[in-house]
Amino acid sequence: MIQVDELVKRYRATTAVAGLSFIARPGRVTGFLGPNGAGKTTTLRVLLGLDAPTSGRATISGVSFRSHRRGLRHAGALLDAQQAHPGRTAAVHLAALARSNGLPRGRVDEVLGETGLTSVAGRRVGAFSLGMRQRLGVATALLGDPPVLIFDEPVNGMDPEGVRWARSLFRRLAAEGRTVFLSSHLIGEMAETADEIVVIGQGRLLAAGPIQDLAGPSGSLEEAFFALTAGSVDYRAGGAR
Ligand SMILES: Nc1ncnc2c1ncn2[C@@H]1O[C@H](COP(=O)(O)OP(=O)(O)OP(=O)(O)O)[C@@H](O)[C@H]1O
Repeated sequence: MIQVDELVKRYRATTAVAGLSFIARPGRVTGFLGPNGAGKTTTLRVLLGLDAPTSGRATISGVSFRSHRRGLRHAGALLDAQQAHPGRTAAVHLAALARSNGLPRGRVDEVLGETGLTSVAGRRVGAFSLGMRQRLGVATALLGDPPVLIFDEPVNGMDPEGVRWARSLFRRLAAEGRTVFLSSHLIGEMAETADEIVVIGQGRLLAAGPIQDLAGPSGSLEEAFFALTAGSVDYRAGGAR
């Protein structure tokens, strides 16, 4: 379970997250939506202990990520597909992470197989396409077989086959009882994949609940998203507000 409670994060004059609370539950794919600058990445960074909150709490399975010793066994995340060192092969990258997290070496081959990267395991990450790097990021998140998985724009750069694969992977991970938390701008993709949606704007919660409830009678999540965020879009083309 992911729990965000009255979370505030300020960077000098900017309030990136302004008292945000929501829950993402086990067995569900929860989509995290919001316009540019809404505070999604900041929330994920605090959740993963990469930034400290100004106030409030963000916990994974009841504890802050930093205070958890089990690292990749506790939660897996794909935040930035460029994280792996370009000079390392995919297998070496994953093996190093497995070693430092006390995970069995056999997990490396398993996650390479799961993400379709077995045939390129010996290739340097620097030669990978964006879609392949995304798959490697997913492989990294899965390495510790964690109960909570967090993905930021996971299908960015993936081809249609990759998008379909990722969608079924997320659904299966949730069916196994894991908490799957997906941040993305791709509303259509969310409509296909998510059970629950959390929508934020200007660092605040705008709506949260089952996707059918949010989409309303029209069934269009996109329409619902535009209606919800109409007052909190910071960056709009053409200068109109
Ligand atoms: N390190 C930082 N220093 C100063 N301001 C920051 C920092 N990180 C984020 N911000 C600001 O906080 C606000 C929220 O940014 P954030 O990246 O969390 O939004 P987002 O919802 O992920 O946006 P996008 O959809 O464009 O990725 C923005 O106004 C951003 O400029």
